[in-house]
Amino acid sequence: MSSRSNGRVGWYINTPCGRHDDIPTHPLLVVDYQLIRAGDKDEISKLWKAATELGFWYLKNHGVDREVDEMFELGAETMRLPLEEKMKYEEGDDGFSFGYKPAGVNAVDDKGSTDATEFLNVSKDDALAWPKQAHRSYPSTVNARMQSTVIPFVQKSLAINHFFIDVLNNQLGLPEGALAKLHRAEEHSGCVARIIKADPPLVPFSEEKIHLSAHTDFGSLSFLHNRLGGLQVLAPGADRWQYVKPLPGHAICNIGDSLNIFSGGILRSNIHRVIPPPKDQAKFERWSVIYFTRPHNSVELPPAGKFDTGITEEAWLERRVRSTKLLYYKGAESWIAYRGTEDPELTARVGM
Ligand SMILES: O=C(O)CCC(=O)C(=O)O
Ligand SMILES: [Fe+2]
Repeated sequence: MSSRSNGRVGWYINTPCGRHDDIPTHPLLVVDYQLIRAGDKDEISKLWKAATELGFWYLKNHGVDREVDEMFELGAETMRLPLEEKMKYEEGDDGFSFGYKPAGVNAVDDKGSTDATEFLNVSKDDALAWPKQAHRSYPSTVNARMQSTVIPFVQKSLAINHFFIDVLNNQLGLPEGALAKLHRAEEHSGCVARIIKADPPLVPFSEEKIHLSAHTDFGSLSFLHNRLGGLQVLAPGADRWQYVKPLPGHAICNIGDSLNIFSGGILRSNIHRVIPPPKDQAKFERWSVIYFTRPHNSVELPPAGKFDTGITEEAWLERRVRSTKLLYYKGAESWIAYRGTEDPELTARVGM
């Protein structure tokens, strides 16, 4: 780990955004997973409000804390490997998002500036097929923890996201199990467990330095764990980015484009980005652990209003992953046009 590391991956630094009154922070509703499981009507209303208005909420009592901590440890063990070793497992440029992604291969703005984040992506299909391989192999650090860490993390995250999908299905008034049929765990999909590492900026903090450019998530539901600030949302009606403050013991959940499309735009897939952590946190490495639930590969996305879809989930995901790569960068206009986000209104709003 670098000398700038705080020595503990996934450790909450005791200088959260809230201590600085000048840091614009966006509050999220707090949803209690145990109350949702128990069918508590008020809690389900709160989830509905969060899912339709901002598309982001905090989740407490999710019961995945141990596995999340271990995923952070797995991230540290893997990212410490020599670059040459990690590159043997590179995800490549074809829109395939399983394996290792080095820093510097994504274009983060219309000028073609490059990103500074490393990803380790473990496919849900590979985790569930283990010790067989569904798609690809992984670094030895991942294999060593597949059984003890990755599989339990994937299974628990998957169960939580699927439970939410069923609750939202019922709130939408869809036939029982309609959304679940599009997210079958036994089918191959782009569902993935991701660990993200971003080094501290070498230059003094600047809002211009982007870790992850403005985007909406591609899939249906994201279950995110981070320990430092840096995640920002552009809330509906807001004219500036606001931080989402990490809260100990709380995950951050958000809706992605696929659920937005399947719900005819009722469930909100909100634009967000990641910049270096604010103030005193800026000198530390920033780590995140995420589980992304996506529709399975053969699902066809409906052409919905302004959305240019009508293709399979697999093809759509490939196109969107490819659109983030510097390799395909062909100037500002094409970057904006192919940025991926399908909603032109959002694209115009953030000047992507
Ligand atoms: O690292 C974070 O806090 C958010 C990451 C994110 O938005 C993503 O990977 O889609
Ligand atoms: Fe995201």
